[in-house]
Amino acid sequence: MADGFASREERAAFIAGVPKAELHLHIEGSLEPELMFELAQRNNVAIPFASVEEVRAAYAFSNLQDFLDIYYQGMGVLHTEQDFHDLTAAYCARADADNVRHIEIFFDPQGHTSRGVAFATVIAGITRALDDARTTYGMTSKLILCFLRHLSEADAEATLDEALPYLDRIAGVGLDSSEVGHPPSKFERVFARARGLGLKIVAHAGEEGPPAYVHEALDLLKVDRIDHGNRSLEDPALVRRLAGEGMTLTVCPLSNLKLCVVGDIADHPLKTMLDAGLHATVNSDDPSYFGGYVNANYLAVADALDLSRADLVALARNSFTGSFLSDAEKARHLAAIDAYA
Ligand code: HPA
Ligand SMILES: [Zn+2]
Repeated sequence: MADGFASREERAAFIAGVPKAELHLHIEGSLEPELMFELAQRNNVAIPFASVEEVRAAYAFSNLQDFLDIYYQGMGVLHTEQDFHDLTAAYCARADADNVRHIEIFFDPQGHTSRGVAFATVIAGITRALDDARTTYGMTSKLILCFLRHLSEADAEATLDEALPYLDRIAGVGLDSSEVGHPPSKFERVFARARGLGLKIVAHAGEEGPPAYVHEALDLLKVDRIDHGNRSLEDPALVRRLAGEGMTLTVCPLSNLKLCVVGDIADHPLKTMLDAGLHATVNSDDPSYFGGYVNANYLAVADALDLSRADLVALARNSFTGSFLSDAEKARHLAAIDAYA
């Protein structure tokens, strides 16, 4: 095995032990089938599944849109402040179990306000659980509001208006949902306004969309990070630019496998990205739908690509250097990782 691991178990133990940050996690995508059933019952919402097993069996996707259709249906069970709290608290417990010490999580307010759930309800439930996680686990967090790119820029503008009273709890804005046909350029003005408000900027780009969308995210949205970014590898000049700018990519191996962005985990480009000097990180995206939280994602690529101890340390370091923590907080986490290097 690469670089001094005597066995898979030893590599798994290393992954489990090293402190990590998660930078690409849709909180609605952490809704486990068991909680979906509990909330459906609590809120008297009908769901088209008879059992948890039936729900899991429905999680077979050929592409991003297949998944999104089920994802938006699943979040329909979320109604009250307590629901959003319970969802977020369950995720924080799973992250803590993986020794994830800092989280930067997405939420999709338009997926809720469009169903009549108030923005205030969503943010109150999520932030109460994040505050609890800080107390209980010492876990720090940032919240990122994602605009749904299949909707209009005017809808995104209205959502940013709704967020204005809560900017003390929102670190940044992002762009998610159906990528192809909805390029970053569609949202240039609303992202300019968000930047003017002092918000950090991220965008999903190059998951299914072409390298040109990654260029647009950089040039037009002026992103601080790229979410996914896989298809950047098709454009050598773009790879050189991303590496040169030290741009963080939030890569999601099990998501890529489940959404057929890669045909086989052994073909995942993570090692190629690291070797090209890209600042890649490993994240779970929508763990309940894609079959694993952070450590499962690290382990899947570590096994398939025979990642070395140095690779794994680089990934853990990248997760903090690419975060929106202060330099002092980053330094504290990096010092903790040094014990593993
Ligand atoms: O992986 C994703 N891609 C785009 N939109 C999303 N919304 C939740 N997960 C995703
Ligand atoms: Zn995502």
